[in-house]
Amino acid sequence: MTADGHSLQVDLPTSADPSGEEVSPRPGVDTWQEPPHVRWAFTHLSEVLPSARIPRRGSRSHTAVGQQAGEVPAALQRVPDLARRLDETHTDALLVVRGGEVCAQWYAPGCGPDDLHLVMSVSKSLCGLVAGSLVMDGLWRLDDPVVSFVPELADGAYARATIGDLLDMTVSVDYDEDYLNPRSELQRHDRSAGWRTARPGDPADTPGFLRTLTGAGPQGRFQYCSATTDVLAWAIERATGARYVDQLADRVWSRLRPDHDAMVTVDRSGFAHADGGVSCTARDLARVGEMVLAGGRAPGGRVVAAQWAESILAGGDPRQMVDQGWTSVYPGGSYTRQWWCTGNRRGNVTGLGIHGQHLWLDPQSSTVIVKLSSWPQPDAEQDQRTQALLMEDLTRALAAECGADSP
Ligand SMILES: NCCCCCC(=O)NCCCCCC(=O)O
Repeated sequence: MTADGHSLQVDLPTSADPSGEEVSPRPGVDTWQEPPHVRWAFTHLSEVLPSARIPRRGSRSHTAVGQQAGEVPAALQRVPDLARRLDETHTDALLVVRGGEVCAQWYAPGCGPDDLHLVMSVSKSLCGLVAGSLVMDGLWRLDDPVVSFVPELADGAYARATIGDLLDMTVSVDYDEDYLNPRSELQRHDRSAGWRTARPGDPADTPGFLRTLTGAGPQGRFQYCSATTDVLAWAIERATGARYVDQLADRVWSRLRPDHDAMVTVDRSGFAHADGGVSCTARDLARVGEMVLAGGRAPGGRVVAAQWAESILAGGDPRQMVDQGWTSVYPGGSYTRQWWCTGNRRGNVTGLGIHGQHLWLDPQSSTVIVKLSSWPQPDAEQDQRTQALLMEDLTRALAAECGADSP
């Protein structure tokens, strides 16, 4: 425990730890996603996995830093029991931005405003924005067949899918998104992407893995499938003739005028882990949300068309959401363009990642809330519910404070 009562999940000692206490080993490729390494690994991922830089280029915006680590910001004091709830949900960073200003921020001991943090599947929402940028520039259309860009996929699950299907995850794939089962396709995918040690018979890289996937049933229903985002990134490379990481830098990241470069993990062939591998600071992630709330405009130029940003905020078709965990938390919820829509009365929309990552938008009060966390488990339903309640309480408290508290 630290002096202010926050438990540090991991504190990596050096091998020459003078205390003589048991030395916690540095996480390796097969342990970094597990306790007690989660917090350290999520804030140092480029020291564990091969990674590429997503350069910010151009001039940066400067972020004023007002909050001390561990202090509950004044603007959030009406949220019941906030300090305990931040600790309970393994929060590493909490940041609130409204009108271009940081109105509250909180960091766990050992984490700070300049630290990159893994955002897991919030990376997918970034990929969706790159795809939207290609639509804006006339490089593809939503009804274009995926195989017109990636003919290697003509015999598998994506044979009949369109770019729009990828964006809304309405492709049926034999793919078990089970984060903890070594026999799941998700873990085989991760091994091909270099997130775990490869086993005999595993494909050598992500494109090799994507080529093995077969279809599982009727199309047109939502199926959350991380592979589908990597297919989208592969198609982006083919449509532009450039690496996904460079497209992400040029079309999205650099236009946000972020304070820092971001990073993304890459496989043996250099293919970026578009579905979950991006790390960035909380403040820079909030700029993504600000851009969507601003109708696709960013300080360094337009990222997506206004209509694209409106579609994200409007949400997808809730009728496509069959038997999904998301709708047990948000009954009217949906998914579109690689973003989650709560369907709640405030119209909250979010990028979401396992282990507690949120890029939460409140259109009514033009507020962005970023919460970066290191839950020990990837996606326990109780953790999802606890965190969802916290995000809604934060939103209400902030909205009340700025007079935008319509229900
Ligand atoms: N390939 C490794 C990275 C996988 C990242 C997966 C992730 O962050 N998934 C988010 C799942 C959200 C599920 C929401 C729900 O159904 O309630």
